[in-house]
Amino acid sequence: MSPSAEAAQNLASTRPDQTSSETQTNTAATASTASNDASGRQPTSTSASAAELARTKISLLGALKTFPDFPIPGIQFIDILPLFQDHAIHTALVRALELQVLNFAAAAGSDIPFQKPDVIVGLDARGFLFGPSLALRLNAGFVPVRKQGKMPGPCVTAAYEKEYGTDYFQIQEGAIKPGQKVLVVDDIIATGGSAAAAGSLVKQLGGELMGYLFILEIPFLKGREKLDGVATVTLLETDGK
Ligand SMILES: O=P(O)(O)OC[C@H]1O[C@H](OP(=O)(O)OP(=O)(O)O)[C@H](O)[C@@H]1O
Ligand SMILES: Nc1ncnc2[nH]cnc12
Repeated sequence: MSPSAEAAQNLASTRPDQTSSETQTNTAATASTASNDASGRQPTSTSASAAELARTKISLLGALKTFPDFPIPGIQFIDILPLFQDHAIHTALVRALELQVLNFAAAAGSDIPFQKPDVIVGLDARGFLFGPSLALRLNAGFVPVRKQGKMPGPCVTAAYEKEYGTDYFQIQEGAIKPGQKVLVVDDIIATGGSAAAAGSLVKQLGGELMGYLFILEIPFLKGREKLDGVATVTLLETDGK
């Protein structure tokens, strides 16, 4: 087995007898002990998890593919679909995202205490590839934000600009209950237009937007600047040029 496949498998491995809530408790405990001990060293389990996560990130980055001039000339398109083609990489990806949520405050550079989301909102279409898996692991609901005209019943709508065009997002009225804590997830943050529109829809329904989680960020496009300082965590980064 290649070192990268091994790293992916290490992070992916959860004891077969370990329940989802046990995983959460254990990981939340690890997250809450993420600070250094009295001697200034990180606890061994935390540094081991950090090393595991670092190895997994290398595997995930290695699996991404880049296509120049897609879907229009001048765009370097980063294809995340290979992350789902290999079982070990896919499993490691979902586990790494779960860890990012359980350690969300620290990962976002904030000292607010851990909050479990009530609802994961995934964005059309690539946020649907992992949003529901993540929601199951976190005992949360899943709600889609879709491109205009795809869902029945009353919807609220937001227009937005993205790296290669203008679009409209919708969410079904009543899909989020007022006061529910919501985490918005998507594969990529580029200019941030899609994510900001989704966040505005969550707020229009009365949801409490607790943060954004992305697999990959293209930092030079400065998408975070559109997110109004809401806590934002990305697993991977690329220059995307
Ligand atoms: O930060 P932004 O500039 O808004 O770009 C990011 C968005 O663009 C892509 O989706 P796209 O609209 O291409 O739709 P798809 O997932 O249906 O391909 C990507 O999956 C994000 O949702
Ligand atoms: N450069 C890019 N690659 C893949 N998906 C994107 N969504 C917006 N910009 C993108």
